[in-house]
Amino acid sequence: MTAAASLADLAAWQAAGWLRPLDVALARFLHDTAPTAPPDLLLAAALLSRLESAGHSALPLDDLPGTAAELLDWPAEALNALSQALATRPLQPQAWAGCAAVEADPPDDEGGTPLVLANDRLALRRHWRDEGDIARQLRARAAASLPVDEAQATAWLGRLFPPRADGDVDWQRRAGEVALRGRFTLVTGGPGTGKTWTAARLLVLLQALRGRGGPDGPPAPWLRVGLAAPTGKAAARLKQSIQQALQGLRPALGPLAGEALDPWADALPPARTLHALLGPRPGTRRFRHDATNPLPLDLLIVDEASMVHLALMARLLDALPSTARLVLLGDPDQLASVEAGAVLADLCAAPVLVPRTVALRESRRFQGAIGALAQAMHGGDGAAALAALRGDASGALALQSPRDATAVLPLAVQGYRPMLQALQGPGTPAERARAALQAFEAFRLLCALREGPWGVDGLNGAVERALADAGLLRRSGEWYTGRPVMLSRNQPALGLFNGDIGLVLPADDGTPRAWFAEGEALHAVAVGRLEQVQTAFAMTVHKSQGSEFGHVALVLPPEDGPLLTRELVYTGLTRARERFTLVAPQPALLARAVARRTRREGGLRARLAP
Ligand SMILES: Nc1ncnc2c1ncn2[C@@H]1O[C@H](COP(=O)(O)OP(=O)(O)OP(=O)(O)O)[C@@H](O)[C@H]1O
Repeated sequence: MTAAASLADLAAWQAAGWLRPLDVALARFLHDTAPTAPPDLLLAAALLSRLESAGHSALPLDDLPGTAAELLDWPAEALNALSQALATRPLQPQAWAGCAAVEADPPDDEGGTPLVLANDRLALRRHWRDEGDIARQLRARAAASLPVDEAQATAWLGRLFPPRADGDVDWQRRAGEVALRGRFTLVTGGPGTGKTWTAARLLVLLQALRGRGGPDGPPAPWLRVGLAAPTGKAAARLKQSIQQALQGLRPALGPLAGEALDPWADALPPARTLHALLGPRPGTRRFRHDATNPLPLDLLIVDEASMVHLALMARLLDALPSTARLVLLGDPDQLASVEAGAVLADLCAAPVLVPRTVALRESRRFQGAIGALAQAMHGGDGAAALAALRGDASGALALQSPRDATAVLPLAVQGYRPMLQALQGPGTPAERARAALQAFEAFRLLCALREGPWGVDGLNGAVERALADAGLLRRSGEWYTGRPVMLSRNQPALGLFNGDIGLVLPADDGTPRAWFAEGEALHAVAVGRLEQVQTAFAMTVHKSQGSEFGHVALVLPPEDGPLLTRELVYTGLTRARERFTLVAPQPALLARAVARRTRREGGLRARLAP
């Protein structure tokens, strides 16, 4: 079999829609630049590229096409074609040595081949490098053991984390102890388990124990603190929760602090997206802050760490001074990042980070029906999840099993009515936009899929029509009043990032603007300046990460598929504060989804192994 035959197969698979043009282009590029690249390697490279688009950072070589069946949403026909191709061209990685396209077990992260072969996996060099960087940085941080004034530490820990009435281990206090003694702390837990409550106390603790400018000198300057999250929404929520927690602490701190912490708490910086923090350089993958221009920080708290992908984590660790403390907060049971990597889940599985990890398990927000459903999903118990949905008497949970996706439209009309009415209400455009943005948080339609009548694309169109039919909006062109728009790329010059959501409403002069909330602040952006947006009446569960809504309606498709996972339904459910409606034409699919764990292939776990 020849390289030409492999390329012909790949071209046919692209034509069938099983591969993207980019996947085939990688194989062609390898063939052009390394003509000795064997045919089976070309095949593997195209598959690796395809897997990369689904979030994996490596292709396991030992069980193809079994892996493809599990990891790719491929029809049986595609899997058959792959089996046949592999029958004539079995993967023989041992024969790839010497080919200029791939390097096996590179001694370090240098080297120029586009592909790397290690631990029976094929990876893109850049992912391999990022994984190596992350592992190296975290090992160094985890090994650091910082001196602590024990008497002061005990006093402050006691103040910030009073003993529990039930005498159980206080894991939140434990997080304080870990953060004090080292440069890396990972606090994990589901929604409402008190991660940000804990983070606020870590802030105070570290400020209070920041030391002195000499043995008898004055207190050292306040720590330079950074607060960040992967999305603007999550960053705004982090700042708000930290401020709330600090407010709650003030009465206890005032008389005890010796020196006032209040001015420092008042001067906390705004929470930023990780991109904004690092300072993007347009047109490159690089950032203004890196190892040569580190972030001017002593302490960085990053929330929603499950959404941080490999490359971003690598750049973040690179840009953080080695002397700074890093605190990551996140829920490893939520969906992994859209881009390649499952960094948080990998960190949670790394023995070397166990001493630096604290898992919070007690949900303080979800105690009712939503909490019970979350618990059933988390435990993988599909029958209990369905029973919780069907048997709920509190009104917090509902199950709809319609045959037709249009059955969700009445729910959407009801859910979005207050937002659209707020836009048409009295007041200045800014006042109306503010009220509407707030009302928009009360309900959201979340989908498992992007395409089709049960997906975001189909439902956005259908909801628009239903709202127009109900007299709630007039679809006059692209930028009609009331259109919710979500950015699908970063626009740092506007202070807006991928995933940010705004509402369209004309300004005083009648020109349409998209209004975005950033904490208390409101931005009105001329719609012509928005580069890539999509309507957001319905959004994918992936895009909803880091947000919360009063009532969530989660729409599952009628057919099963590898995308329907426990992480997906759990993430969708836990976006709901008060009510959750599952719209599932086949309710049994919920049980299937709950039983299916997301599998992300990558090399970070191996790089973090002892
Ligand atoms: N030890 C505690 N004592 C009293 N209240 C607490 C404690 N820990 C957390 N809380 C309260 O529980 C609620 C949830 O806490 P928090 O917002 O910190 O959770 P979270 O894990 O950050 O949630 P999410 O991931 O959804 O942001 C808050 O109202 C917080 O004030």
